[in-house]
Amino acid sequence: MTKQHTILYLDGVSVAFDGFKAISNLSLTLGRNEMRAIIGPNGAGKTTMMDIITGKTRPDIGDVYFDGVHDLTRLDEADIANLGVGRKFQKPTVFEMHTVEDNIALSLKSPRGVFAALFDLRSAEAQGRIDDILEMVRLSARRGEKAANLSHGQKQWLEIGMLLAQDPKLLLVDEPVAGMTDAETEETGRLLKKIAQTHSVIVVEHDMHFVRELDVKVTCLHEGSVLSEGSLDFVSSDERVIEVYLGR
Ligand SMILES: Nc1ncnc2c1ncn2[C@@H]1O[C@H](COP(=O)(O)OP(=O)(O)OP(=O)(O)O)[C@@H](O)[C@H]1O
Repeated sequence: MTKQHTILYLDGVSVAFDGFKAISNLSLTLGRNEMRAIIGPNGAGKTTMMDIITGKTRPDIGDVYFDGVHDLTRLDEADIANLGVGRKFQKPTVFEMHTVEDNIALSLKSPRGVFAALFDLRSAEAQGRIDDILEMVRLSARRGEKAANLSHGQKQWLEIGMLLAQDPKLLLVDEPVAGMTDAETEETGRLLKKIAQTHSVIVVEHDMHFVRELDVKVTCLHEGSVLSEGSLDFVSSDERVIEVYLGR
């Protein structure tokens, strides 16, 4: 895939911490409105890769481009977020004492800020966006409730909704189904697939049943670079992946 056609383009990226190469000559491309699952053993470099994309960690060498034109190695975290890269960490960090609806309102990409978001100075357009997002993450019925009262799975969905409210082009999602029930896991798969119809998504996940449900191209990282890439069937029958990650 040529750079112009990608939402994310990493080429020859390396970063070392105290001489230890956490990312080593990593090359990976993601198409627009593509969802990709990233798998790999502990320490493979998945988190460090996300840190590089979001500007938290600077690579020592290599190219990192967003949307074909933005050199992410020259931008800081705030610039990168503003360009449209949203990240969701594993642990949900919702505003527990605010309602579900206000959590979305507070996250809306809007120049009017927190005051307007909280004190009902919402435009019809903003309210429409909030309603759409609540519908998408299946929390319309809980909109007036404090976020603290949601189940773990619902908090994860709320946080995905808060991410959507920032209107990102690329979502980076770290282990979204850890700790979820089977039913919540299935629902999360449906939600991410819906989101991927209009956004690019990278999902880091260890749950292979969930990865199968996503039904997308898989990249297996190992020692900071790509070990194997392709369909889940292809990657999971790759001897090297079985050796270092899936086991026999
Ligand atoms: N700031 C840092 N300083 C030193 N070493 C680091 C730092 N960040 C990451 N590492 C090391 O780099 C390697 C890659 O770590 P990383 O967290 O990216 O792996 P991961 O694939 O996300 O693992 P996990 O599945 O356990 O989250 C690990 O060996 C880790 O100890």
